[in-house]
Amino acid sequence: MTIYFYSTREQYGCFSNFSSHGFELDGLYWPTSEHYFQAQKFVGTPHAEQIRLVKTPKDAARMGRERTRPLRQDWEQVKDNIMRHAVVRKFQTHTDIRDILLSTGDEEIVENSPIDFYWGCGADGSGKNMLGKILMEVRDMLRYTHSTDADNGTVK
Ligand SMILES: Nc1nc(O)c(N)c(N[C@@H]2O[C@H](COP(=O)(O)O)[C@@H](O)[C@H]2O)n1
Repeated sequence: MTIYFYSTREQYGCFSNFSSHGFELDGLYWPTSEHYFQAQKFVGTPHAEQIRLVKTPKDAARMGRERTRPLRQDWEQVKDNIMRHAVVRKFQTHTDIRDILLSTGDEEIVENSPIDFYWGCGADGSGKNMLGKILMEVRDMLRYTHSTDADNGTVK
């Protein structure tokens, strides 16, 4: 059965980039994967650090979406990999949510955003669901790197 997520307050809310699961990446601490993703739009400028330091992922998203400053030129080419990087690190850092992701087996995971047709499935389900796809890729990867060894009960 397809697993839908969107709000951090609902089931599987930990799959959202707005969930409070911070991590270290590129030598800095990021309060959420949304902070990391939005800041990368302005990497190498003071605005990236301003985004990293805001209190909530909602503020980070708002600042990242403002078009008063130019986006990095290669954004469209690099944005999927940046998202992948953030999601991998988030689920490598937090065992509890890694277990939740692994517990979804081979089910399809969909970001059920009514407004986002790129990262989510959009209002009519026709969106690309790139965040869901990345979560499924990361799940496959973690299955290998964190699988339980049935012979001795240790975690690889
Ligand atoms: N909660 C929420 N509100 C929105 O308005 C959204 N678009 C999303 N989707 C998330 O937005 C992030 C990317 O946004 P931009 O590409 O910067 O517009 C990403 O985290 C999506 O999962 N979520």
